Amino acid sequence: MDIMLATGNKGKVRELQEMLIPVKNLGRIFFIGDFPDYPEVEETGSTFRENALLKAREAAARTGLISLADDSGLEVDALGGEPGVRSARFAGEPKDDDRNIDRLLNLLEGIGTERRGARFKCCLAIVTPDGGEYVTEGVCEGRILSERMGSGGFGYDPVFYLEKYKKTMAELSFEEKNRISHRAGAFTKAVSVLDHLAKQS
Ligand SMILES: O=c1nc[nH]c2c1ncn2[C@H]1C[C@H](O)[C@@H](COP(=O)(O)OP(=O)(O)OP(=O)(O)O)O1
Ligand SMILES: [Mg+2]
Repeated sequence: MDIMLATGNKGKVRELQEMLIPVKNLGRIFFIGDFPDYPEVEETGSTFRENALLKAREAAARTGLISLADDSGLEVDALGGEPGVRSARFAGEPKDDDRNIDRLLNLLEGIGTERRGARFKCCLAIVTPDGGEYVTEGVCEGRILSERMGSGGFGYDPVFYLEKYKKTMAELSFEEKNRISHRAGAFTKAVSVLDHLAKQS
């Protein structure tokens, strides 16, 4: 079974590619770059779930392949759950991880440790060309530091601290992040869907 990875985010591509390795009966993985003029799908949904579905539906319709899309982001308690679905463009256009972190740290300036709770959420949508739709979710709890630590990962990883590991997400190894992240949580639940689809094809 071939699959289309419907994300323009290189960090996600790397992680999802790694998670797909153990999936049985997987054929070729296609990427947005394999399709000239692939559009950036507007994320008009108000939830991760809606946006993941928008991206996966567009990919399945364009490519005729079983398509996997990821919509994810950061919810910060002290900001009432912001940036949430707006995480990628928190500091405006064009989307920029470094400016997003700067904005987040500025907004949280002066806020104490106990009020810096946050979580990463990931919604994975799998859409088949004949209209089958499957969605899974994963969550990872942590808190926002007041400065960056570590150079791994992408996005908000350098400021997202995991109490259990006493490290930021950016200080974990690639393998560790891929075992414990919100994306890993959502992907683990999607494996049975992928197995099921592979058997059908
Ligand atoms: O593991 C993660 N570690 C750190 N930050 C993360 C992670 N996962 C999502 N994030 C942040 C990055 C971005 O600010 C937003 C995702 O936005 P989101 O629209 O889903 O992705 P995107 O626009 O980069 O690529 P695409 O829509 O093509 O999949 O949440
Ligand atoms: Mg996006």
